[in-house]
Amino acid sequence: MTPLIEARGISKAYGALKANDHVDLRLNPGEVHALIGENGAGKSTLSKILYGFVQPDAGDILVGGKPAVLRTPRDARALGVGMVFQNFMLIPPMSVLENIALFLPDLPAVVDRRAVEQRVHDFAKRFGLGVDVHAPVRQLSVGDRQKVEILKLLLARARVLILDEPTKVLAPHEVAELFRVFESLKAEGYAILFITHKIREVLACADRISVMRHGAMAGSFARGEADAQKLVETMFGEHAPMQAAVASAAVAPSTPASPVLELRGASCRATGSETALAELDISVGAGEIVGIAGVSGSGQKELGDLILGLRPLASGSKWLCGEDASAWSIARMREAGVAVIPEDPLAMAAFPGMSVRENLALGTGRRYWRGATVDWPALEAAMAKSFRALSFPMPALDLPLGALSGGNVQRVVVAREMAHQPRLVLALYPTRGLDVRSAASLRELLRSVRGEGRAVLLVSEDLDELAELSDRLLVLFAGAVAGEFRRGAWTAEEVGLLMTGSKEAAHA
Ligand SMILES: Nc1ncnc2c1ncn2[C@@H]1O[C@H](COP(=O)(O)OP(=O)(O)OP(=O)(O)O)[C@@H](O)[C@H]1O
Repeated sequence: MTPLIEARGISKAYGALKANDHVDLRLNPGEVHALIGENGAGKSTLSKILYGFVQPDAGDILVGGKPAVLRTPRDARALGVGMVFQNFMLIPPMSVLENIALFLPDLPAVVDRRAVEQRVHDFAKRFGLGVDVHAPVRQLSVGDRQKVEILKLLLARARVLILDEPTKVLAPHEVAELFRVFESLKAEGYAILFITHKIREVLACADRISVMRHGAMAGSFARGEADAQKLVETMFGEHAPMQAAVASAAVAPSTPASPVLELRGASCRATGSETALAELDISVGAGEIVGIAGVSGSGQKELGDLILGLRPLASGSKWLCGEDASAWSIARMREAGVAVIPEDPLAMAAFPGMSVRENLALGTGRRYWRGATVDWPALEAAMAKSFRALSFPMPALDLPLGALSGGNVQRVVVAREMAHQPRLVLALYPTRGLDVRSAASLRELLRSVRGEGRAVLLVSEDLDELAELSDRLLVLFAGAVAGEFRRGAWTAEEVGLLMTGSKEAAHA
């Protein structure tokens, strides 16, 4: 079978670092091809090369069996290759239809809206990608935005769809929906390159699985030849400790002591597309992990902002270790020992243009200031210790943070935030973008934070992660607590219904 697209001997170096090292990859029609590998293995680099976004130093790309020169994404699109990036490329105030129309390769001077709309409807129906085409994109859920991105590519006549960690931001039911879209695309001969860190997803939907390691292709397997153990070993090496990638047994917590964080009837108003928070009563005790489940946009970000002091309370109060912290600024909250792993580190807690070292210093307050200068050796020593505790490799400190892979940026923020024995860890989707081993180390660390009598508020859409870690689970829906459960007293189905507002509030 002639592959729709093929990479032969692709190499790309950044200085001494070989991001891609003689990589081969074939994407056949009617195939979901998963691309996996640890953080920084070179997956995004390869996919950007296939999309003409990054130029390789050596190697060939063949499209439909013919050598192709992809100098820009426009060249790739003209040959039927499309890509959905981790950060969607949509224009929020414009409607779905306008976003799609703007991307059409043969965009005429005057767009026949009716004809475009008809085509969008046809594609949406064929592939299960229904969205309200007249809604402004900013009003859409993350899952619907992703559908728009896929529709854009299909209408632009892409036959190869590259999706860089598309499930990272999706709730479980949206992941299932995306896999159904994959099925219908496959049936019509499209090829999908699916980048992910979740082995379970790979085993659920891929026909072929290629594994990258240190920039090279470490193995490629048909689905029937692969299992979780084999994939993890190929990703991390023969002697990868499997238990690191697999949930370790949950430790029953001792009875939580005094509350570290308390929200009492906390409400806050919303503007624009934000979610208002309604009368939240949430407490997180010392030695306790409280999980917050919810589909994105249910108020998680607003809750994080409220706790951090980035958003004022409209009514109710907020307490930290028994002190009324309702009016505290973020600086004061952090000084008091609140660490945060934010939802979107690059937007909220890190600067891509600054070096890794400077980013590590951010948010550490005046801890490392000695007079008018920063004590860099002390800072570096503390951070190196934190990286070690997490078993994360320490990145080159002089690199601009923006040159790191997505997962490595997440590792930097996590290591920085965990470096100073926080009293409360506010962890918003903390393992998003982390490879299985890094995610397991982080979960282990959160458990040890609990074991040391500190507190964790864990916001996640990953029900397995929540089940593994949470001593209590709260479900957030439309800015209110829709249900509260003790460890082990909930099922995924029950929580799923509450998350989507399909069931009335429950308390166990
Ligand atoms: N523009 C750049 N400048 C310098 N180094 C870069 C650049 N782009 C990528 N790299 C490096 O290349 C390596 C591979 O990065 P890449 O983003 O391809 O990894 P990845 O497998 O997608 O990782 P992740 O799972 O963390 O997203 C990383 O070490 C990264 O720091």
